[in-house]
Order: sequence, then C-alpha cells, then structure tokens
Amino acid sequence: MKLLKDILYGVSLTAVTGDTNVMVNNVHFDSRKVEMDDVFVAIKGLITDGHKYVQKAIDSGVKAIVCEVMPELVVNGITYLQVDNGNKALAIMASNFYETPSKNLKLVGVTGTNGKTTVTSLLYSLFKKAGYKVGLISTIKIMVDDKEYKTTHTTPDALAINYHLHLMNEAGVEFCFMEVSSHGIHQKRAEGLKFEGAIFTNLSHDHLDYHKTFAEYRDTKKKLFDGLSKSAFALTNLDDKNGMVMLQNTKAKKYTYALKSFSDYRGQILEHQLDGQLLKIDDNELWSKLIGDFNAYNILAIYATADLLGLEKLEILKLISELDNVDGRFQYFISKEKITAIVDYAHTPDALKNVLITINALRTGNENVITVVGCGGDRDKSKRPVMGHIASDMSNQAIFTSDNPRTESPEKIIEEIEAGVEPQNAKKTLSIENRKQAIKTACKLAMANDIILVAGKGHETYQETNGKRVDFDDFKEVKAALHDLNK
Ligand SMILES: CC(=O)N[C@H]1[C@@H](OP(=O)(O)OP(=O)(O)OC[C@H]2O[C@@H](n3ccc(=O)[nH]c3=O)[C@H](O)[C@@H]2O)O[C@H](CO)[C@@H](O)[C@@H]1O[C@H](C)C(=O)N[C@@H](C)C(=O)N[C@H](CCC(=O)O)C(=O)O
Ligand SMILES: Nc1ncnc2c1ncn2[C@@H]1O[C@H](COP(=O)(O)OP(=O)(O)OP(=O)(O)O)[C@@H](O)[C@H]1O
Ligand SMILES: N[C@H](CCC[C@H](N)C(=O)O)C(=O)O
Ligand SMILES: [Mg+2]
Repeated sequence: MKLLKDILYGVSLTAVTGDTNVMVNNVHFDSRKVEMDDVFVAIKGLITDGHKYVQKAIDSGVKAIVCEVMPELVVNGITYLQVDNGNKALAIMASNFYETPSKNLKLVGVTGTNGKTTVTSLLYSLFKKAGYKVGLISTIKIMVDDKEYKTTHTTPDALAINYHLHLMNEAGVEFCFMEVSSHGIHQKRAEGLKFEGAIFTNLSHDHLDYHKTFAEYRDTKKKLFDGLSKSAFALTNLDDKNGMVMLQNTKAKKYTYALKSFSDYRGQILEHQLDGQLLKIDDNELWSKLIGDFNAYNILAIYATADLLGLEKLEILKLISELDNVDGRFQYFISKEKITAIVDYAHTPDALKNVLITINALRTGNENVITVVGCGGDRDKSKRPVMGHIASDMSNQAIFTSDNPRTESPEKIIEEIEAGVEPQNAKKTLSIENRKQAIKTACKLAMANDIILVAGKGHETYQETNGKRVDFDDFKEVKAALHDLNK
C-alpha cells in the first residue's frame, strides 16, 4: 500500500475532492483491471473515453479517481482529483508509484522513423558484452538483464515502463536502452522519466494517419529532446534533414553523427558485401556483420552513445565487430541452389527503399531481385502506393501480399499498393493475398544467385486479421519453401 499523496507528487491538480492522505493499492487506467483500494485514472482515448467507466471502477472498490472532467455526482469516501491531462498524470503517478526507477539507472531513449529497434538492441548487446547489467525496452521484447518479458507496444504504457524499470532496479541494471515511438510521446507514455540521453535516427514517411501532418509527426519526436535536462546528452543524425531540428530547443549537451557531413562522430563506408561492411570511424577501421548504409548510421549512433556513456573507444570498436544482426532485420540465409533469402522489417517507404538499394548494390551480375511485401491494415494508408512503387521499381519482380490486415479488407489494401505501380512496372508485379502462397511463389520463381526479399514483418511471428493472430514467421516460411522445392 502507498500513500495517495506521495503518488500524486508533481501532478498538477486543478481540483481535489476528498482526502489524499489515504493508502492505495495500485494505479490503473483500465476499469477492467482495477481492484479494491486502487486508483483509477480516466483517459480520453481514440476509441472510447475512460470517464465513461468511472462508475464501474467505483463498483470494483477503487479509493480514488483521477479525471479531466469531474463527474456530476461524487460518491462519499472516494477521492476525486481533477487534472488537465490524464495521460500526463498517469505517467507521473506511475513513476512515483515505482519510486522513480529511471533515476537509478542510465536511461537512453531512441526515437526516429526507422532504426529504433536496431539501435536499442545493438546497444543492449554491446553493453552486455562489455560486462554490464543492461535493460532493453523495444518492439521485439523487454529485457531485464538476462530475463525476457513479452511486450505489446514499441513504447509500452507508463505503468508498464515504470514497472519494468523497477524490476531493472531490483536486478541492479546500470544502463537501459528504450525505444520512444511518436505514439508513445504523443500519449505521454514516457513523461516524467529521467533520461541520461536521447538519440535521433531519422525521419521519413510513417503514421500520417495518426499525426495528420509531417510537421506534427516531426514536432512530436522533437519533444523527447525538448524534455531532456542540462546534464543529459542529445545525439542526432546530421545527415538527416530534420536532424538539427530535433536539437533546436534542447537544454542537453548536443552531439552529431554523420557519414556525409562534418560531425562529432564521423564515419565512412570503405567496402561492403553480403556478409558485412568495412567502416572507418575516428580513423580506426572496423568490420561489422551488419550491412547497408542505414546500418552504418546505426553503428555510428551506437558508437557515439557508448562513448558518451564512458566506454573506451577501442573497446567499443572491438565489441561492435562482434555484434550480429537483430532478429528480422536483414536476416538472411543462402539455399543449396545459392538463392539468397532476406527477411527484413522494412514497413515504411524509406526502409523498403534503403533495403532495396542495399540489395541492388550487392548484385554482381544479372541475378534477379524478387520482393514480397504488403502493408498493415488500420495504419497509414498513404504509404501503400508509395511502397508499391518502390517495390516494383527497384525489383525484377514484386509480389504484393497481406501484412496484418487487422480490420481492413486485404484485397483493398493490395489494390491501394497496386495503385502506386507505374505502367512500365506493371508487368513485373503479381498480387497474392495469402502470404504463405506469395512466399512460395517467390521461391518457385527464383533461380540460382537470385535474391528474395520478404519485407514488412521481420521478427513478427503472427499474421493479424480481425483481432485474431495466427502463427506466421516469414523466415521459417521462406526457408521451408526453398527446402520443399529442393532449392
Ligand atoms: C492508437 C493508439 O496508440 N492507441 C493506444 C491508446 O488506445 P485508445 O486511445 O484507443 O484507448 P481507448 O480504447 O479509446 O480507451 C480509452 C481509455 O478507456 C479505458 N477503458 C476502456 C474500456 C473499458 O472497458 N474500460 C476502460 O477503462 C482504456 O483503458 C483507456 O485508458 O491507448 C492504449 C492504452 O495505452 C494503447 O494500448 C493503444 O495502442 C493501440 C493498441 C495501438 O495499436 N497502438 C499502436 C498504433 C502504437 O502505439 N504503436 C507505437 C509504435 C508505432 C511506431 O513507431 O511504429 C508503439 O509505441 O507501439
Ligand atoms: N537507420 C536506419 N535508417 C533507415 N532505415 C533503417 C534504419 N535502420 C533500420 N532500417 C530499416 O527499417 C526497418 C525497421 O528497423 P527497426 O526495427 O530498427 O526500426 P524501428 O524504428 O524500431 O521501427 P518501429 O517503428 O516499427 O519500432 C529495418 O528492417 C530496416 O529495413
Ligand atoms: N510499429 C509499426 C509496425 C508495423 C509492422 C507491420 N508489419 C504492420 O503490421 O503494419 C506499427 O504499428 O505501425
Ligand atoms: Mg521498433
């Protein structure tokens, strides 16, 4: 049990009815989870409004209600706290409830359209290899040092973040690397956290269904940097058009990394092949198993971060050379018949383009590139034709298929992807709604030395249709299909 008054520390209250000197059990923002003596925080969501469930929470025995709008009838014995923003209040209360766990470790947030999972996961592995206890909050999983927890979001809700940071405190974790998505920032899931530093990877087209305009999307990402303290570091990609925008209003110490411009951390690509690339960073050569210009940026970002967090430069370079690809990010294998199959989480136009540039740069002769790709349902529709254009223009054959249709019609999504195909590329495309069949077809079409790219789902192990998830793993599917065809 905790004192309500303590949990409310730092929350700006506009009205209070009842006693704050009471003991409470837990904090929740979902009426279906509250129990006796909990606090219920009512949040205005996109689908429904938490204020509608205040009575239900009271029926379940809560002691206090945090709300933006006071109910007309207040119940005796319940404490009501009015706030301007329920999401913000929830985040501060979550941090207080777990005794500000972010201040007991060095927390680094990573934001940007692409590369967050790659950068956070690589930093987690690098610091583990350096002998530290490390935490990770990512799209793929949450790690409390060696213990793995499942996650449903890239940036979980404030209670889940602070709960896991608290577990990290208990386990003696010293560094935690965390993805900070634009939805997460907008819904204030990371509000009240004490960041040691923040990293910006890049900004390109995504989530324009949610943020409406690109400027709004950019400004949401920027808020992570605006909120940093003077002692924190803010590290940005200087080659990205919006790299410096992120640092405009930050109080933190500013650092830059780049491949093309003069920057604090400068890198150069000397050589690249399918199994890795040779880079030059700070006058030292470094071999990395991760390929593609985009990974050169990711490597520079982790090099700079490790340096800013106090690791020795030469040790960092040695450890980077030991790092493997992150699950579902340019994960590849070569079949008996020398067909290369690559599974990659490219689910945005920019990521797809980067991956195809990287693949095309690896071609040595007239081998074909066959791309299997789809776009998620209930997500930004405007990226669909753009991805259709990129896939068909940059591959010899593009097969459009389903990628988590969610509540939308898979055929309609595919039609929207097809709409971006230019007439001269039309004969290079096929549409096969069933992803398994699409992958099989790609494998049938492939000949020795060809490259198959299966894009969009990366590490995901499911296909989601109408709220139901069925097991599906691109890497297993493409491996099995090539094997069955004896390739
Ligand atoms: C669009 C979006 O981000 N929605 C998030 C939002 O849900 P919402 O606004 O729809 O909430 P709602 O259903 O309207 O409910 C409003 C409130 O009423 C409460 N409620 C509801 C019903 C009830 O019976 N009782 C009750 O108390 C709910 O708990 C909630 O507090 O708040 C929920 C609770 O935190 C999130 O789970 C949910 O994420 C949904 C599932 C989601 O798919 N989010 C994706 C888009 C997302 O966040 N993605 C980013 C990564 C994107 C990227 O960068 O690529 C991420 O960080 O994962
Ligand atoms: N620095 C980068 N710049 C551009 N593209 C990248 C970069 N790093 C990775 N990618 C591409 O984007 C895909 C997604 O990468 P990653 O999962 O690291 O991004 P993310 O930001 O975590 O995405 P999400 O928003 O879904 O969490 C990769 O599979 C790769 O194709
Ligand atoms: N974090 C991204 C992941 C997209 C992955 C793709 N496979 C899809 O389901 O759209 C999102 O929620 O938009
Ligand atoms: Mg991610």
